[in-house]
Amino acid sequence: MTLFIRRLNASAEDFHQQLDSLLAFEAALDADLERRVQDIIQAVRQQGDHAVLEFTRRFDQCEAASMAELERPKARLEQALNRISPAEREALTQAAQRIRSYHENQKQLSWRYVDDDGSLFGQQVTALDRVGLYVPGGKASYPSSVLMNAIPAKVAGVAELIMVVPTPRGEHNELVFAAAALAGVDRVFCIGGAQAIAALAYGTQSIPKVDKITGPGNSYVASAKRQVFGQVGIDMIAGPSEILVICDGQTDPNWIAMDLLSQAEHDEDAQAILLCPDAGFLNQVEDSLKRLLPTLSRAAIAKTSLEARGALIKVQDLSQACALANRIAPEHLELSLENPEQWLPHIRHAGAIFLGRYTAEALGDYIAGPNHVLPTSGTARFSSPLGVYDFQKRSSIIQCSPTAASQLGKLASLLARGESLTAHARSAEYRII
Ligand SMILES: NC(=O)c1ccc[n+]([C@@H]2O[C@H](COP(=O)([O-])OP(=O)(O)OC[C@H]3O[C@@H](n4cnc5c(N)ncnc54)[C@H](O)[C@@H]3O)[C@@H](O)[C@H]2O)c1
Ligand SMILES: N[C@H](CO)Cc1c[nH]c[nH+]1
Ligand SMILES: [Zn+2]
Repeated sequence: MTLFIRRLNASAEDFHQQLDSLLAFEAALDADLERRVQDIIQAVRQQGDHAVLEFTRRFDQCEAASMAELERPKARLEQALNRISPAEREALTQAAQRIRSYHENQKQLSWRYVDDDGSLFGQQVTALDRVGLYVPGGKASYPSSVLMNAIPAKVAGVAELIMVVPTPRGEHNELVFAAAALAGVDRVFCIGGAQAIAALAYGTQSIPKVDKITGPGNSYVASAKRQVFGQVGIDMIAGPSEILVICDGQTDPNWIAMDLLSQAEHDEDAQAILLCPDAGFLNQVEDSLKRLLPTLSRAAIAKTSLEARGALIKVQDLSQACALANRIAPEHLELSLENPEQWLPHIRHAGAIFLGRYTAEALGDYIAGPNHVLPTSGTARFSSPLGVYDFQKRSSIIQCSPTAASQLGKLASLLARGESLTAHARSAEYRII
């Protein structure tokens, strides 16, 4: 299998132009896809279950006469947990425990204080009522994404968890249902893509409307989440996977090549980039990639992804590598370096940062503890990993003492009159003693 992976030199004159074209994925996300997703959302909004069933037939080749056929009741999820092998159950259980422990640290607490004149101020934190969890399932199935979505929601105290997961051609993975049982998901519907996002956002005859949708997915899912935002909350844009490795050239080239391939194998739209100051090492990684690629079960997907969005980039030094990493703002960043801690302060934009030669990104995908639902397409500039905080919201608390009402009332009245809002001014003035 011949692999053509882009080689860039950061000191070349046209480097920034080449990098821009490599990163222009979002812009290139064809307007046509956006329009098709808009049509799907519109149809689901108007026709509810009927449209969801029709799109599930068309895009997932999955025939069902009613939504009831696509729902998996809790007893079925429990059955899956009992059916999987003891080793698989143990692995899922350990992953769930580690993810739960990590996320317990993220819980936001309510707080309040009383100031000198006896007024009380604070913030009350509450959990969302009902959330929709998107678990991808088009080209691969992701039991790990069930845990990553559901566990932080449970830690936050969300009352009802509705999960959607596509089952192309009606094929499912027992581990996905088992993970749903383990994590305490309430309802599971075997639907996916933009139609599932629209169903959760607007509700249908069978699928309850949720307050927020979280979870990763392909470009259709990412576009649908963007389009329903406002009708419901969303966590972030967690689209096709990305990995950026900064290596000093001292790690085993096979390790680095396989780390790049681990994300490339997710999706033809995935991104895998290596930055290194050592040109000889880049050659070694390229050789490893060519040798290892054909040995993968999803070699064709990984090849397309590496050729479209992959790059081996020769940088001048590690400082330049960090500057480029901040510009790319990748979902995953590996610092495969002798002293990664030294470089950490230089990194400002990345969904998750993996320190040292031994920290393969794949460990973070399954078992380390932090969430694997992470911002992609440069959105790590302003978004964070999925967390307990995504399932909580805050209300401000204000209780003025009579003294404060009088003192603050005078100032509020002045400011209100400055805005020509007389009802505001008089409401404040009523309370001036
Ligand atoms: N960023 C993250 O945190 C993260 C985590 C895990 C996975 N991922 C990514 O999630 C994605 C999973 O993608 P996937 O495809 O395997 O599953 P998916 O569930 O995201 O998408 C499958 C759905 O896409 C829809 N679809 C496919 N082709 C379509 C078409 N031509 N028109 C309309 N709809 C269409 C179908 O409805 C199908 O159900 C990958 O890109 C992977 O990299 C990201
Ligand atoms: N790397 C993905 C996030 O981009 C998560 C995942 C799940 N399973 C394997 N990988
Ligand atoms: Zn992965």
